[in-house]
Amino acid sequence: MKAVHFGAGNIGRGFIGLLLSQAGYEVTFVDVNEAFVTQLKERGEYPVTLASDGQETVIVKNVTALSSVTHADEVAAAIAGADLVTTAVGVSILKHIAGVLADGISRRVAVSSAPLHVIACENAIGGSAQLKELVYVKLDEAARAKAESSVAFPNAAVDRIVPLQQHEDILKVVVEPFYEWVVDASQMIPGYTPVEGVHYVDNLEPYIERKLFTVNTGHCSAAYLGFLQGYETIQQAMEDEALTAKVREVLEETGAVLIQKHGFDEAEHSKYIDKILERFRNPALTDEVSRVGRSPLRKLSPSDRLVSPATQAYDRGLSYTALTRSMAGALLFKAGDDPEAVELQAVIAELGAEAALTKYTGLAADHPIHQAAMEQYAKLS
Ligand SMILES: NC(=O)c1ccc[n+]([C@@H]2O[C@H](COP(=O)([O-])OP(=O)(O)OC[C@H]3O[C@@H](n4cnc5c(N)ncnc54)[C@H](O)[C@@H]3O)[C@@H](O)[C@H]2O)c1
Ligand SMILES: O=P(O)(O)OC[C@@H](O)[C@@H](O)[C@H](O)[C@H](O)CO
Repeated sequence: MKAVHFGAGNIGRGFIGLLLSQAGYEVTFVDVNEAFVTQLKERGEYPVTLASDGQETVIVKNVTALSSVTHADEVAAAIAGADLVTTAVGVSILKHIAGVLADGISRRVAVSSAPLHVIACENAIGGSAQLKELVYVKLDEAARAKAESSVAFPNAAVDRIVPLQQHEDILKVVVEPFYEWVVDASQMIPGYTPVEGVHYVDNLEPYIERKLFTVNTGHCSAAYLGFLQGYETIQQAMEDEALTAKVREVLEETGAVLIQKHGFDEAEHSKYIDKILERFRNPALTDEVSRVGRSPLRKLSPSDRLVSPATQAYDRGLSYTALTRSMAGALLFKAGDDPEAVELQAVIAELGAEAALTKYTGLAADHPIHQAAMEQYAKLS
């Protein structure tokens, strides 16, 4: 079985590539980073170390790589012959891989009706659906018609904390032991062969919302509040009890929405929150605030981890104050090496925080969530 995986970065090597290789796939990574591509191609393997007491290292075998910059034709050929395509490039990069993916799908459907699944493993609601849209506009009518029956884009939720890596071996990756990969089975082609280690569910929404609005909402809250306190890592921030209490408050707000909306058991969800906070604290990891807070514009967007649960809380008459504190934290995330943070600060300097918040969240200035976020902004500033 053959898989093509876009993005040989942290989660790509540390989770998706590892799991697919262990499930028996030959994995071809596709990346723009020539150093990753050269090394993966030359060595055909790389090490993954679990950040736990034993520090167990697994060697991921049966891998190779192609550059999407210099070998686009070979990438399309690999897609044409693959059983599975996965991505972990960042949701804003999906538009850059859509062209070569469309080329590969066109070549494939011209000669074969064998099923192909394309799964975006990004932190977003409907990541694969977004990718499908980007790809479909590049297919001609005939290819699109054939793709409708043999190519599926099931949405997914992926969870494993993989920090930035700095090792002598550039392929080495240290990951937390926990992982979860949930795929929407209702969007798979019937008769599909399950990938060992993937959890297939008929309704993804509760899973993706629980993950994004707990792990990622809590994570960015720790990052933004931690940044304001001068902490460099999530682990340092989570040692601060007052800060952790604020992160928990946020998760209680998102939890109330999730419990009401999806019927989660309250006690079970409370344990889930405890476990997430414990994962953030993992002393065997060093996870930088700059990574976890990265791309504040994406994180402030309407369907992402802050605004979506806040609007859902508002619609249900539930509390959203702690969430607005995290939004205000995002407005104050002045990370000079993050292009989105730089853009956000420039827009705030030009138009003011109130207008910037409206521009990126879509919330009108007189919306109660917007007003609450501005109050928090004034306090945090
Ligand atoms: N790191 C985590 O803990 C984690 C966990 C779950 C989900 N995610 C999600 O996975 C995605 C990737 O995150 P990451 O932390 O691995 O980031 P990363 O920066 O480590 O990896 C992204 C990789 O994509 C490559 N890339 C960029 N443009 C490309 C292109 N046009 N074609 C092919 N490759 C390209 C980059 O060179 C890089 O190697 C994001 O959507 C993130 O939200 C990350
Ligand atoms: O990748 P982002 O920028 O969407 O979010 C940063 C972290 O919260 C994220 O990468 C987590 O580590 C991951 O989602 C855990 O599963």
